[in-house]
Amino acid sequence: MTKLIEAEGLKKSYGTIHAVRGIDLSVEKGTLFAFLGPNGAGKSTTIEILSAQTAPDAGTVRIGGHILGRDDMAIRAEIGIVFQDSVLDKLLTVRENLMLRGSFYGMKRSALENAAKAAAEAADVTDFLDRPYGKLSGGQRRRADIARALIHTPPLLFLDEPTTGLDPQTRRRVWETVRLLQKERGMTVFLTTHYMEEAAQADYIVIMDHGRILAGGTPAELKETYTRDILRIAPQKEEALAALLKRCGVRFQKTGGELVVRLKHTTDAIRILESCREEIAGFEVRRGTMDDVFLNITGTEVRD
Ligand SMILES: Nc1ncnc2c1ncn2[C@@H]1O[C@H](COP(=O)(O)OP(=O)(O)OP(=O)(O)O)[C@@H](O)[C@H]1O
Repeated sequence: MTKLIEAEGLKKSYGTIHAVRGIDLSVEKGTLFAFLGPNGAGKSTTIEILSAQTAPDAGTVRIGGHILGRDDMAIRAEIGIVFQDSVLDKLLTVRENLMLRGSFYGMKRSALENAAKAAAEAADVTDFLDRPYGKLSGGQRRRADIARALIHTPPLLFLDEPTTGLDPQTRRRVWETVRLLQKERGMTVFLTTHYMEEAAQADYIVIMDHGRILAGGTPAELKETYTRDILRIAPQKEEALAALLKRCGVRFQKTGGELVVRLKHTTDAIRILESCREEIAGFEVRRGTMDDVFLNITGTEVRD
């Protein structure tokens, strides 16, 4: 696979605040890349650097063969950005906002109209193209924000918390739009999110905190490394089951009337359950989740 983003040794400080403390990362072309971390971890600062909005104090970035600091105009032409806070004009319609944005790229009238139509279709905003942005719902606004970022058909899209603050149904709709862009249009999507069920669908995840990268991998790799599956057994008689497990050398904890075993491998559950079959009233095996991964790596719960 080809790497679209390659960054090495990035650093950025604001006075005494070391927002980014020397990070390396690379993003494969056409993938969905999730960038996670608690509030203040340095994610937005990294995106600002990668998208040529803020100059790093140190480090190098290559985006599609262009070098940051030398080819910034070319880099900006290759990327679309959706910021945490919208930058669209509330009084203008979605179409007018798109046309205005397109004019910054030097498009002529007919090219502008075609680009606005294509961006509107890609971001699923055609139904309300001629309504003022200020009159749209939260989810419609987010999709209009995405349409704006797509006006110059960039191959790379940065999304800084695209679904934060939206209700679950609207969140799903925005998320479907993002997935469609990546899967069917082959865009590379670089996103930050606080929703672990979204991150779990990414091709690759990087977790950062305090300006440093703490872990990276596919969702499956991260779960394998940073979580344990859990076997919860409801006993017939607690003491008898506890004695049996001890005799078999299985370590467990007692919680809420159940015996809980942390598994090294999911399939270890079979052997354990077989060995104490007659003492079991019920059981459940819970796979490690992305929430567990995040908690184990950063030591904090995911926060909105
Ligand atoms: N322009 C700035 N001036 C001063 N400090 C800044 C500036 N931008 C970011 N910071 C600080 O740098 C650190 C990293 O912030 P950043 O916004 O990159 O984190 P983040 O991971 O995106 O957080 P969030 O999830 O809350 O958006 C924070 O301590 C923040 O206060």
